[in-house]
Amino acid sequence: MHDGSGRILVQGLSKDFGPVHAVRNLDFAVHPGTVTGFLGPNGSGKTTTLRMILGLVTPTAGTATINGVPFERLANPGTIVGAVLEAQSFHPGRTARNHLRSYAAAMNVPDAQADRVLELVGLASAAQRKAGTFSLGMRQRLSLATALLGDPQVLVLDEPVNGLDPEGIAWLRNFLKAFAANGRTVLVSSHLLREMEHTVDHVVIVSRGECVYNGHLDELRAAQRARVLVQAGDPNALVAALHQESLTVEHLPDGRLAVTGADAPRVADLALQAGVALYGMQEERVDLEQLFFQLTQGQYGGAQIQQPGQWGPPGGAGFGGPGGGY
Ligand SMILES: Nc1ncnc2c1ncn2[C@@H]1O[C@H](COP(=O)(O)OP(=O)(O)OP(=O)(O)O)[C@@H](O)[C@H]1O
Repeated sequence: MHDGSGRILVQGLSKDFGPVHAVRNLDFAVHPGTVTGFLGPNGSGKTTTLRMILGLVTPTAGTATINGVPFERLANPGTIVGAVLEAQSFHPGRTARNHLRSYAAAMNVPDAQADRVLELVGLASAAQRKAGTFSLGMRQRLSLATALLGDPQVLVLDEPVNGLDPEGIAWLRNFLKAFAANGRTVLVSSHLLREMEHTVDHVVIVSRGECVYNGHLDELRAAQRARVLVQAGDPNALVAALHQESLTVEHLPDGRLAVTGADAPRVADLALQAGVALYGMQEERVDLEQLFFQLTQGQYGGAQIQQPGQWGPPGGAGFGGPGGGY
């Protein structure tokens, strides 16, 4: 009997394919009311993990549960979990409505539900069109409609924005946020943090099958300390004034100073008090995509982004362990 919590729990989950360690000792939880992004480069183990959560791949070790039980022990799973995996295929000659009705019949869901989900995903006007004539974006929506047929509590989506145009991505973002705001659970994978940045609250980042970050996106942003870059008339005098306030200052090759621990107005006030003229000032924006590449650079091998000092050692707060784990 499941606990009805809507929670996905992954504990010590690993999968080997012969010599390939596709997923290594993953631990994370996905809670109702949130959209959790499962992020990592291609080949980092995202699909394998989702397939283990959905009972389609047997783990080498560890467990994945939904509502406290493995997927295969859920009675009538389609009413609890809706899933969209990659490469969904449809009978090209079948209309969208008939495709959904055939799934509805298999799930013991009333036919009327087919029209309801078509409406939900914005395909009502295409109900009578054959799936074979659909664009990639429309096929993605039809896949989502199929996953929604059982009015599930939990949605699991593998790379749903692949092939979507900006309008489709924006639509999906709003849909997923509204779904989660209803107290439901969303786990969505992507190899691009940028595409998910405004959709997800919580992120689990994997690289080479291992967890490299598990936490709130806001905390990830905050972990990268912002810097104020200033061009001063008398850099040495400004450094002395900033040091008096225990601020960290770095000399940049272009002659500017990089100040950590204060925002731009405070640096400007301190410069004014010290009688130092400022010729330029800029607050460095946190570039999440860069952060993502840093975290997963073990996998990219050659990713050339090095910003020593901006990160704590691997294994620090919020991080999954050495090397930095969808
Ligand atoms: N059935 C399989 N047999 C052998 N190796 C596999 C199998 N499925 C996945 N792998 C390997 O496991 C690793 C993880 O693959 P997986 O598809 O889970 O990653 P992914 O992060 O989803 O990547 P992508 O975004 O490219 O699909 C890869 O090295 C892949 O080649």
